[in-house]
Amino acid sequence: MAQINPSILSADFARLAEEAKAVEGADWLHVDVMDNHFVPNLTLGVPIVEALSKATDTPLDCHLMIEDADRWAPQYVEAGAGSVTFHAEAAAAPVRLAREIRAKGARASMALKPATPIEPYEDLLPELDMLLIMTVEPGFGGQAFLDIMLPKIRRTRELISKHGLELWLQVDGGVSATTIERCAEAGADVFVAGSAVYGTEDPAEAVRALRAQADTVTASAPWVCGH
Ligand SMILES: O=C(CO)[C@H](O)[C@H](O)COP(=O)(O)O
Ligand SMILES: [Fe+2]
Repeated sequence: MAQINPSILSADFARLAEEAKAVEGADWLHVDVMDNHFVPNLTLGVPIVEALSKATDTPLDCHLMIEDADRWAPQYVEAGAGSVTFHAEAAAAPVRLAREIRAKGARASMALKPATPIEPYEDLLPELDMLLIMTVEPGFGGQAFLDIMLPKIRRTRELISKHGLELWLQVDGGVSATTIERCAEAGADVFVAGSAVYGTEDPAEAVRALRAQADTVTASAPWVCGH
C-alpha cells in the first residue's frame, strides 16, 4: 500500500499540534527542517520536533535540509523522530551517519536534490531504510513538480530491485492528484504532500484520496513490500 506523508510545512505554524492531529490516519507526518544555509528558508528545529512528537501519535518523518547533517541528525532521533532523512549533499560521512541513526532506533534515510544523481550512491543503499528523491528544489512548499525527475525515480527503483532491497522510495515536492500516479508508475511508494493536503478544506480526506489514487498503481506493482 502507498504511504502518504503530509508535510507540516504547509500547515498553520501557530496551531502545529492541531494541524498534526488533523492528519492522524496518515502514515507519517513529514517535518521539514530548514536552516537558511543549506536552503534559503528557515523553519523549525529540535525543540519543535520534540514537542510535535508528544502532540501526535503519527510517527515523524524528519526531512533535514540543513548543513552539518552529521552533527545534527542524531539529535532528531533523540527528539522523537521515527525516520530521519539527511541530504547526501550535506553529509560528510553518510554511511557512518546512517548507521548512527539506525543504532539510535530510527529509520535512516538519505535525500537527493534534483541535480544529484543516484548512481554514485548505489553501494550505500543497503545502509538505508528510505531514499528520498526531491521533485522540486528544496526550500519551499507549493512549487511545481519537476517531471524531469521521473527517469531518476525509475532508475532508483531499478537499483533497489537489482539489489533485492526493501528500501522505501519517497518523493517530495509538487506531489498532488495530478502528479502522484506518474510518481507511482515510476516506482515511488512513499509520497510527501504539503499543499495538496493542508491547502484543502479536509486534510484527512485529502490523505485518503491521494492514497487511494496512488494505490491504483502500487496495488499491482511488484516492488511494494508490506509497509
Ligand atoms: O521538502 C519540502 C520543500 O523543500 C516539502 O516537503 C515539500 O515542498 C512539500 O510541499 P508541497 O507538497 O507543497 O510541494
Ligand atoms: Fe520535505
